[in-house]
Amino acid sequence: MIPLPIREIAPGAVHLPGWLTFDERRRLVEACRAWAKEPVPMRHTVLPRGGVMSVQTVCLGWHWQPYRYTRTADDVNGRPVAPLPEWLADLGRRAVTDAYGEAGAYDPDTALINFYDGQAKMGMHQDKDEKSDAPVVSLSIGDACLFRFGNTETRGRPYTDVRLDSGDAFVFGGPSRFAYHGVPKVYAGTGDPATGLSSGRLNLTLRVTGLR
Ligand SMILES: O=C(O)CCC(=O)C(=O)O
Ligand SMILES: [Fe+2]
Repeated sequence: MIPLPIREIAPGAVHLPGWLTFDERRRLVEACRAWAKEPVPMRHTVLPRGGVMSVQTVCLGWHWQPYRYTRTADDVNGRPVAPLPEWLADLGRRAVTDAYGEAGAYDPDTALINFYDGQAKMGMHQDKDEKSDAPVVSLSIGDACLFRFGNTETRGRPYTDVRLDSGDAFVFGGPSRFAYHGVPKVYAGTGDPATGLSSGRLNLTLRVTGLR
Protein backbone atom coordinates (compact mmCIF):
# COMPACT_ATOMS: atom_id res chain seq x y z
CA MET A 1 0.00 0.00 0.00
CA ILE A 2 1.17 3.50 -0.78
CA PRO A 3 1.41 5.51 2.48
CA LEU A 4 -0.62 8.69 2.82
CA PRO A 5 1.33 11.95 2.80
CA ILE A 6 2.92 13.32 5.95
CA ARG A 7 0.69 15.93 7.54
CA GLU A 8 1.39 18.68 10.07
CA ILE A 9 -1.62 18.66 12.42
CA ALA A 10 -0.44 21.65 14.48
CA PRO A 11 2.91 23.47 14.58
CA GLY A 12 5.44 20.79 15.59
CA ALA A 13 2.87 17.97 15.52
CA VAL A 14 3.40 15.67 12.56
CA HIS A 15 1.43 12.60 11.49
CA LEU A 16 3.37 10.02 9.48
CA PRO A 17 0.82 7.49 8.14
CA GLY A 18 1.98 3.93 7.48
CA TRP A 19 5.45 4.83 8.71
CA LEU A 20 6.51 1.53 10.31
CA THR A 21 7.48 -1.21 7.89
CA PHE A 22 5.63 -4.45 8.23
CA ASP A 23 8.70 -6.13 9.74
CA GLU A 24 9.03 -3.33 12.29
CA ARG A 25 5.40 -3.79 13.32
CA ARG A 26 5.93 -7.51 13.80
CA ARG A 27 9.17 -6.96 15.71
CA LEU A 28 7.51 -4.42 18.01
CA VAL A 29 4.53 -6.70 18.70
CA GLU A 30 6.84 -9.57 19.58
CA ALA A 31 9.05 -7.39 21.79
CA CYS A 32 6.06 -5.82 23.56
CA ARG A 33 4.59 -9.22 24.25
CA ALA A 34 7.77 -10.14 26.15
CA TRP A 35 8.01 -6.76 27.93
CA ALA A 36 4.38 -7.12 29.03
CA LYS A 37 5.39 -10.14 31.15
CA GLU A 38 8.82 -9.39 32.60
CA PRO A 39 10.45 -7.96 34.60
CA VAL A 40 7.41 -5.82 35.37
CA PRO A 41 4.00 -7.08 34.22
CA MET A 42 1.77 -4.83 32.18
CA ARG A 43 -1.02 -3.49 34.38
CA HIS A 44 -3.91 -1.07 34.64
CA THR A 45 -2.40 1.98 36.33
CA VAL A 46 -4.18 3.09 39.50
CA LEU A 47 -4.57 6.86 39.76
CA PRO A 48 -3.94 8.74 43.03
CA ARG A 49 -7.65 9.27 43.67
CA GLY A 50 -8.44 5.58 43.19
CA GLY A 51 -9.47 5.59 39.53
CA VAL A 52 -8.12 2.80 37.34
CA MET A 53 -6.96 3.44 33.79
CA SER A 54 -8.75 1.36 31.14
CA VAL A 55 -5.49 1.16 29.22
CA GLN A 56 -2.79 -1.32 30.34
CA THR A 57 0.76 -0.04 30.53
CA VAL A 58 4.34 -1.24 30.87
CA CYS A 59 7.43 0.96 30.67
CA LEU A 60 11.06 0.76 29.53
CA GLY A 61 13.99 2.79 30.82
CA TRP A 62 12.00 4.63 33.43
CA HIS A 63 8.78 3.53 35.09
CA TRP A 64 5.94 6.01 34.84
CA GLN A 65 3.36 6.19 37.56
CA PRO A 66 1.03 9.11 38.06
CA TYR A 67 2.70 11.56 38.05
CA ARG A 68 6.41 10.80 38.15
CA TYR A 69 9.16 8.55 36.84
CA THR A 70 11.15 6.09 38.91
CA ARG A 71 13.71 3.42 38.00
CA THR A 72 11.79 0.71 39.80
CA ALA A 73 8.11 -0.15 39.40
CA ASP A 74 7.17 0.77 42.94
CA ASP A 75 3.41 0.56 42.34
CA VAL A 76 3.68 -2.88 40.66
CA ASN A 77 6.34 -5.32 41.88
CA GLY A 78 9.22 -3.05 42.90
CA ARG A 79 11.57 -4.39 40.21
CA PRO A 80 13.71 -2.24 37.89
CA VAL A 81 12.06 -1.83 34.51
CA ALA A 82 13.63 -3.30 31.35
CA PRO A 83 16.11 -1.05 29.55
CA LEU A 84 15.10 0.85 26.42
CA PRO A 85 16.98 -0.93 23.60
CA GLU A 86 19.08 1.08 21.18
CA TRP A 87 17.11 -0.19 18.16
CA LEU A 88 13.99 1.41 19.61
CA ALA A 89 15.77 4.71 20.31
CA ASP A 90 17.02 4.57 16.70
CA LEU A 91 13.45 4.16 15.48
CA GLY A 92 12.56 7.27 17.51
CA ARG A 93 15.42 9.25 15.92
CA ARG A 94 14.30 8.18 12.48
CA ALA A 95 10.75 9.31 13.17
CA VAL A 96 11.95 12.71 14.40
CA THR A 97 14.14 13.06 11.30
CA ASP A 98 11.24 12.18 9.01
CA ALA A 99 8.95 14.61 10.84
CA TYR A 100 11.31 17.60 11.12
CA GLY A 101 14.14 16.95 8.65
CA GLU A 102 16.67 16.38 11.44
CA ALA A 103 16.79 14.62 14.80
CA GLY A 104 19.44 16.75 16.49
CA ALA A 105 20.66 14.87 19.56
CA TYR A 106 17.32 13.16 20.16
CA ASP A 107 17.93 10.39 22.67
CA PRO A 108 14.75 9.00 24.25
CA ASP A 109 15.31 7.29 27.61
CA THR A 110 11.84 5.97 28.31
CA ALA A 111 9.03 4.25 26.44
CA LEU A 112 5.48 3.89 27.69
CA ILE A 113 3.79 0.91 26.08
CA ASN A 114 0.01 1.06 26.18
CA PHE A 115 -2.41 -1.69 25.24
CA TYR A 116 -6.02 -0.79 24.45
CA ASP A 117 -8.72 -3.42 24.25
CA GLY A 118 -11.87 -2.50 22.30
CA GLN A 119 -13.31 -0.57 25.25
CA ALA A 120 -10.20 1.25 26.45
CA LYS A 121 -9.70 4.97 25.99
CA MET A 122 -7.50 7.74 27.32
CA GLY A 123 -8.79 11.11 28.48
CA MET A 124 -7.34 14.42 27.37
CA HIS A 125 -4.03 15.05 29.14
CA GLN A 126 -0.60 16.61 28.68
CA ASP A 127 2.61 14.56 28.79
CA LYS A 128 4.29 16.79 31.33
CA ASP A 129 6.06 14.57 33.83
CA GLU A 130 9.22 14.87 31.72
CA LYS A 131 11.77 17.55 32.60
CA SER A 132 12.59 18.05 28.93
CA ASP A 133 10.82 19.63 25.99
CA ALA A 134 12.24 17.10 23.51
CA PRO A 135 9.60 15.63 21.18
CA VAL A 136 7.40 12.63 21.96
CA VAL A 137 7.35 9.92 19.29
CA SER A 138 4.18 7.83 19.22
CA LEU A 139 3.99 4.53 17.31
CA SER A 140 0.73 2.63 16.81
CA ILE A 141 0.07 -0.98 15.83
CA GLY A 142 -3.13 -3.00 15.63
CA ASP A 143 -6.63 -1.55 15.79
CA ALA A 144 -7.04 2.01 14.55
CA CYS A 145 -8.12 4.73 16.96
CA LEU A 146 -9.45 8.23 17.08
CA PHE A 147 -6.58 10.38 18.34
CA ARG A 148 -7.59 13.85 19.49
CA PHE A 149 -4.80 16.41 19.35
CA GLY A 150 -5.57 19.70 21.01
CA ASN A 151 -3.92 22.83 22.27
CA THR A 152 -1.59 23.68 25.14
CA GLU A 153 -4.15 25.72 27.11
CA THR A 154 -7.27 23.63 27.66
CA ARG A 155 -8.63 20.09 27.37
CA GLY A 156 -11.27 21.38 24.96
CA ARG A 157 -11.37 22.99 21.55
CA PRO A 158 -9.61 23.77 19.35
CA TYR A 159 -8.48 20.24 18.59
CA THR A 160 -7.97 18.09 15.54
CA ASP A 161 -9.26 14.52 15.30
CA VAL A 162 -6.87 12.19 13.54
CA ARG A 163 -7.33 8.51 12.80
CA LEU A 164 -4.19 6.60 13.78
CA ASP A 165 -3.88 3.33 11.90
CA SER A 166 -1.57 0.40 12.38
CA GLY A 167 1.97 1.46 11.48
CA ASP A 168 1.39 5.19 11.91
CA ALA A 169 3.86 7.45 13.73
CA PHE A 170 2.93 10.75 15.31
CA VAL A 171 5.61 13.15 16.53
CA PHE A 172 4.81 16.10 18.76
CA GLY A 173 7.42 18.59 19.80
CA GLY A 174 8.23 22.29 19.63
CA PRO A 175 5.14 24.46 20.20
CA SER A 176 2.98 21.29 20.42
CA ARG A 177 5.08 19.39 22.92
CA PHE A 178 2.75 20.14 25.82
CA ALA A 179 -0.53 20.06 23.91
CA TYR A 180 -3.45 18.14 25.40
CA HIS A 181 -4.24 14.90 23.60
CA GLY A 182 -6.25 11.73 24.14
CA VAL A 183 -7.79 8.63 22.62
CA PRO A 184 -11.61 8.81 22.78
CA LYS A 185 -12.16 5.63 20.76
CA VAL A 186 -10.55 2.46 19.45
CA TYR A 187 -12.05 0.92 16.31
CA ALA A 188 -12.16 -2.76 17.26
CA GLY A 189 -11.45 -5.22 14.48
CA THR A 190 -9.60 -2.80 12.20
CA GLY A 191 -6.07 -4.10 12.89
CA ASP A 192 -4.03 -6.56 10.88
CA PRO A 193 -3.60 -9.90 12.69
CA ALA A 194 -0.53 -10.64 10.52
CA THR A 195 1.43 -8.22 12.74
CA GLY A 196 1.02 -10.81 15.50
CA LEU A 197 -1.60 -8.77 17.33
CA SER A 198 -4.98 -10.46 16.81
CA SER A 199 -7.01 -7.77 18.58
CA GLY A 200 -6.59 -4.47 20.38
CA ARG A 201 -4.28 -1.55 19.88
CA LEU A 202 -0.67 -1.13 20.89
CA ASN A 203 0.86 2.33 21.29
CA LEU A 204 4.42 3.18 22.25
CA THR A 205 5.50 6.67 23.18
CA LEU A 206 9.22 7.41 23.25
CA ARG A 207 10.19 10.32 25.45
CA VAL A 208 13.14 12.12 26.98
CA THR A 209 12.60 12.29 30.75
CA GLY A 210 15.38 14.79 31.41
CA LEU A 211 16.05 12.79 34.59
CA ARG A 212 19.20 11.00 35.64
O1 LIG B 1 -2.30 5.84 22.66
C1 LIG B 1 -1.98 6.93 22.18
O2 LIG B 1 -2.03 7.14 20.97
C2 LIG B 1 -1.56 8.06 23.08
C3 LIG B 1 -0.95 7.60 24.36
C4 LIG B 1 -0.62 8.74 25.28
O3 LIG B 1 -1.04 9.85 25.07
C5 LIG B 1 0.23 8.52 26.45
O4 LIG B 1 0.66 7.39 26.71
O5 LIG B 1 0.52 9.51 27.15
FE1 LIG C 1 0.05 11.28 26.28
